[in-house]
Amino acid sequence: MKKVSNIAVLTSGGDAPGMNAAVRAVVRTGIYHQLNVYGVMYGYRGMLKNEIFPLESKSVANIIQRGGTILKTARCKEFYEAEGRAQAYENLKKHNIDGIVVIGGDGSFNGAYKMSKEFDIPCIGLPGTIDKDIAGTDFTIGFDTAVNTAVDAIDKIRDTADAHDRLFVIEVMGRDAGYIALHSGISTGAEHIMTPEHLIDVQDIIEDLQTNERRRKLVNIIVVAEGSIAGGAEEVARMVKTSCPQLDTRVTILGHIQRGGSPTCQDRILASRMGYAAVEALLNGTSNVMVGIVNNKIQYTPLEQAIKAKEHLDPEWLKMVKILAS
Ligand SMILES: Nc1ncnc2c1ncn2[C@@H]1O[C@H](COP(=O)(O)OP(=O)(O)O)[C@@H](O)[C@H]1O
Ligand SMILES: O=P(O)(O)OC[C@H]1O[C@](O)(COP(=O)(O)O)[C@@H](O)[C@@H]1O
Ligand SMILES: [Mg+2]
Repeated sequence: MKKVSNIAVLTSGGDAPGMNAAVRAVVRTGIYHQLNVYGVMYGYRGMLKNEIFPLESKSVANIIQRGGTILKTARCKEFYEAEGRAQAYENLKKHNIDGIVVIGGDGSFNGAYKMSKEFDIPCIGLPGTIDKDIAGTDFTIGFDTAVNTAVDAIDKIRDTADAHDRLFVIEVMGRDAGYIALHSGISTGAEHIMTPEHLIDVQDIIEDLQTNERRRKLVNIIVVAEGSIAGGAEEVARMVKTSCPQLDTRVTILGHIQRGGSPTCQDRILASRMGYAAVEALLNGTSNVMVGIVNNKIQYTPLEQAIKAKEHLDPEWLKMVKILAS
């Protein structure tokens, strides 16, 4: 087993609240074990451009409560190509880096997996995405904060919807994943939830709205994930308006507000535990795994598996939505 001495940490892909808490945990745990810890700016783009800097304990002071990421993040086309990854590896060698912690989503893990195979450098992935669309973990860093931001916003919208007897179609984030829609929808009592995983026919919703009208349900909230099969909120609202012109319908797109803000306690703890476990894994000679939390215990999943497997929404939850909102 090769002993690691110099590790690098980076954040990649879409940012997520709690990434800073994870960076802090990696840096402080690394320093505790007498490792040199480097920060790579702007994800893989910074690796390619050699934007790699030593971090000290005080570099990560006062960040556990901050959204965004002090290391910045980016998406990097060149890293999809073997030449790009080779250039990035050359830069890592300049700093004698012998272990990497990548905080990001499935795309970032894909890049990490390829690099570790090509250059035999241990990589540990931490699931940092508001989408919660990664297998091998019950939660991802940022999901809890994002979903609570959505809940807070939808509650506010319901107040005004109630005052005017309106129907609101509210779009939440999730290009390929419906977890934010499902969790925020259930916890705000949404009448309908539309996700990328399940086809819900807008005609069925329209029928339901017409029935609701008969029994005088005056306020209706439809939560739509941006990648829902039937289309985004604008598209769904257009169809509803055409069939139900009598309903006073409005659209709200929550957008990037869901990616910012101070992480919740749950995200800070999750990120701290995962960052700590990532360094422990590198020290134990474990490589190319993702750190997950399953039943409140740290669990390591091979990166390859974490990338391939997809989390599936439980259809029972959707059935429950209908019953609880009826
Ligand atoms: N298949 C891949 N091969 C190599 N690198 C990849 C691959 N997929 C993604 N990446 C790298 O990871 C970055 C972040 O991926 P992306 O899918 O945008 O975000 P996320 O990690 O949040 O899912 C990409 O910009 C690219 O540099
Ligand atoms: O940063 P962009 O390009 O606006 O990305 C928006 C996408 O990023 C997310 O917020 C998070 O996705 P990733 O974690 O995979 O990057 C999605 O919900 C959303 O579709
Ligand atoms: Mg992704």
